[in-house]
Amino acid sequence: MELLEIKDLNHMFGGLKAISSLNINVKSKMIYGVIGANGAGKTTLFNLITGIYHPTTGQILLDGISLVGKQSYEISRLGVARTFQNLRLFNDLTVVENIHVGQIYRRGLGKQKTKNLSAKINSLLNLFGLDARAEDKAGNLPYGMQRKLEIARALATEPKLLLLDEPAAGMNPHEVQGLVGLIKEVKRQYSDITIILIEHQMKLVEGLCDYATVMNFGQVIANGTVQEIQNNPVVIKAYLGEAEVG
Ligand SMILES: Nc1ncnc2c1ncn2[C@@H]1O[C@H](COP(=O)(O)OP(=O)(O)OP(=O)(O)O)[C@@H](O)[C@H]1O
Repeated sequence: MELLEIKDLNHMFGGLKAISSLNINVKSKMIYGVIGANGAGKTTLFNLITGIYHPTTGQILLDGISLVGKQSYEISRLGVARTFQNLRLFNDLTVVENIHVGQIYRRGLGKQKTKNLSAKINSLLNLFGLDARAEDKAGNLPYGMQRKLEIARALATEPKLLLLDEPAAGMNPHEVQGLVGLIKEVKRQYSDITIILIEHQMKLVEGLCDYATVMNFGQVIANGTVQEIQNNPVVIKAYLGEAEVG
């Protein structure tokens, strides 16, 4: 069953067509990759799904419900969470407080069963290896931990759909390997969740994604399994380059 259906989506920034006649279907419980060169329109796509921008034309359906025209907080409460390419943590709040903000964002203030929520915070701290830093300010964490905290905060909103915008950006190969294992563990523990990840690093896409879409200049140029994409001549020409495919 499709969780997310994007139909004939277009988005203009003035005279620039950032998203052009885009169609994507994401089945429930998949890990889905969106790849493409700088400026291909990947982050704009996430911004359209999450209501930061409203598309010029086209449809975005989550479980059959239209997201177009809705505000970001409404889309969050329908079950969409995201991380950002450039981290957007609350640096002066602690790790626990950052995760708690995610919970509040989903439920609203005053509707919380505190006991239940702190059990969930503890399980997220444990999953992301952040226990020992729980009371540290987010801004004082090493970069790799800050990236993990962003994912933990997004999960705290209890999403059906988690959008990860270049989760491995700025990480060294060892950290990327760790992140692959972590995302697999997230998927194991939250088996109903669907993940879309934007990524430049084929290693990460290879290690994680069931299916992927390649974008170029706002358009889809290929869909398929990672192997199909790596062997697709159009993709090789437009984006990957022979060195990366080999
Ligand atoms: N707010 C904006 N105003 C005007 N143009 C924008 C805006 N946001 C993005 N663009 C343009 O839209 C196009 C798509 O940008 P986008 O950031 O979505 O690409 P991307 O695939 O995410 O690239 P990157 O990998 O570099 O993040 C680019 O040409 C970019 O310059």
